[in-house]
Amino acid sequence: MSLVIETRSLTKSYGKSRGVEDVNLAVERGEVFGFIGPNGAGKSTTIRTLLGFLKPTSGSAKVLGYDVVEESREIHKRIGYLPADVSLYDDMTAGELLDLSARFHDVDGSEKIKELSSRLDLNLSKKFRSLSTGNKKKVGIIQTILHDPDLLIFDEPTSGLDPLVQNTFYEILRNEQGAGKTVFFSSHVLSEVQRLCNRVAIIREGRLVAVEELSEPGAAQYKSVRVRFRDPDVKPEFAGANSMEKTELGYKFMIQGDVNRLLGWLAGHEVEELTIEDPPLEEVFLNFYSGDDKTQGRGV
Ligand SMILES: Nc1ncnc2c1ncn2[C@@H]1O[C@H](COP(=O)(O)OP(=O)(O)OP(=O)(O)O)[C@@H](O)[C@H]1O
Repeated sequence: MSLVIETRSLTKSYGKSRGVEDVNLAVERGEVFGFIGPNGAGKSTTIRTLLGFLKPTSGSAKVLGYDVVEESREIHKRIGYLPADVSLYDDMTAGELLDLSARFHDVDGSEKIKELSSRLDLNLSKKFRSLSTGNKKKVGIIQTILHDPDLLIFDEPTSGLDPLVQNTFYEILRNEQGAGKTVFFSSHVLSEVQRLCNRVAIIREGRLVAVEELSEPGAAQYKSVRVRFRDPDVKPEFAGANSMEKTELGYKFMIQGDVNRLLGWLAGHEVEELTIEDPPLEEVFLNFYSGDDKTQGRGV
């Protein structure tokens, strides 16, 4: 069985309000699969349905070959899941909670707990209640991979983590992928999705709008640029600029690849204001990747 996650016309509505509609996903063994979209798009709803915490209104889904409605217990035994908000027994220390998880899964986790807590800089002797949001998330991350599951599902794993810890988390993910694990994670953060994923699904207003292959993770570095020149007659006629727009505050465009070429070009002009940042996810994927209707392609 090469499909680790498979949904068919998966639909979940919350009474009258939309959750997700007609979602078709196919995640293969060994992939790092990103699931991105704006707030309220339906990422958590999809994930919670895959775990059997929510019952589909219609359609179906399988995880590791098990039906999410009929066989969710089998799924829970075999996967690691990190919810968006980690809440565990407040009165236990981080170390006690992780020992408990290891015992629950009947594994000796002591070495792994020691190694991962030191890599993530987590103090195991503190009560869960007293930990910061980021440190609670670290407990959740260790708990997710402790029992060596074949599939890891993370709901916004890096929100609340500082940049150094985020990098450690990326290394941990790469190790897991190297060990043959499948990773499915939701995110708002374009740069991490580009760095880590083989494929990415974009969800918007409850519907999948694209599934894209990132053949070389990390290769496509898109940046959104806003620039205002001192001389209002100067135009950014820069060869690598895409999606150029003139705004009240100057020009806005996107570039792909090395920013140094742009900086070299800008150095020949008098710049009053400049910002270079990660563009909104949808803009990148819809402008650059989606020429045709990719929802008909592989995996959707
Ligand atoms: N328990 C609920 N009752 C009613 N509507 C809900 C419930 N949970 C989610 N929704 C609605 O379902 C839609 C999808 O929400 P969901 O939490 O899945 O989005 P998300 O992509 O995970 O968002 P975020 O990035 O903000 O976490 C939203 O319109 C939300 O308001």
